[in-house]
Amino acid sequence: MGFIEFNHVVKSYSGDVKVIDDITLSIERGEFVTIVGPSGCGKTTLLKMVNKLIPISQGNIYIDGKDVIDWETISLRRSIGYVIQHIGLLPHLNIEDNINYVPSISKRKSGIDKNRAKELIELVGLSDDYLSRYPRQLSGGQMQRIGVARALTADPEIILMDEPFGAVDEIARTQLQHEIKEIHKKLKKTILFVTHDIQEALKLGTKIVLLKNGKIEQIGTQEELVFKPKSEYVKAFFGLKGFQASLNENVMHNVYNRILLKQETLDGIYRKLE
Ligand SMILES: Nc1ncnc2c1ncn2[C@@H]1O[C@H](COP(=O)(O)OP(=O)(O)OP(=O)(O)O)[C@@H](O)[C@H]1O
Repeated sequence: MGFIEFNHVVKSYSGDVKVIDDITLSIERGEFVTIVGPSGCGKTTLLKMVNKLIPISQGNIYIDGKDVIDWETISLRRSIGYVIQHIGLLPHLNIEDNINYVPSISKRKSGIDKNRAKELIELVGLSDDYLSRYPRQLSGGQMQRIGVARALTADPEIILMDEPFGAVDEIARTQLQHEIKEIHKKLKKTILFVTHDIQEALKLGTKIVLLKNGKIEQIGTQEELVFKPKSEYVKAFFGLKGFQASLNENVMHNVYNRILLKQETLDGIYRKLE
């Protein structure tokens, strides 16, 4: 059994419509799983069932062998980091207190390591001068960094991220992607990361899950999804962007770097790969 295991998971909000339709998925400890797919395919729903923000209609999700149903909700949420697009820092608390907020409400105030916030803020690429600032004094990208730091405070094994970099500009987004990749390498957390950005999904995921209408259309590595698409849908979904992301990541040999990417070329490449 994987560290996080989805077993025939179904979610219906109302009536017979299955927003998540029989998903079975096994995630190993330390994997960085990106969940990608068109708007409304069920990405957020899938993620929120892991920390019980949304109840499961049928099936089970196991974390470390234990059904989430059997986890006490609050302790489950405290043991899973959660980062969303607008992270909602508390405006009246400075950054240090925002980072320490969860341990402080867990009545472990005395147990808060003074150096922890400093360590975390540096880990997310900011200097400790920011600890005494207030949220209004930070840019969008900096706030998202604090969101990541806050999610790491309690040293959770799992981090759920829902479009965490969706609202920041392109440059900050690229930097944040780099930071999170480094953090994953260093801390070896298990990360589930929802995005609708194809390049982000391919760049970050050690495993990528493509969802379509609540079902897994294909799951695999960057190379598998881009170069061995299982359906026309997968091909069309990743398309040129998929190739570009792969080239940027130097997954392919240099020869591909010399290919001028046009749709005709892409079709030719698929034919050669078949
Ligand atoms: N609370 C709810 N009640 C009823 N339907 C809902 C609810 N939340 C989501 N849905 C529906 O479930 C489907 C999946 O939504 P979800 O937010 O999981 O998709 P998503 O892939 O994350 O979309 P996006 O990329 O647009 O954020 C959508 O059709 C949505 O309208």
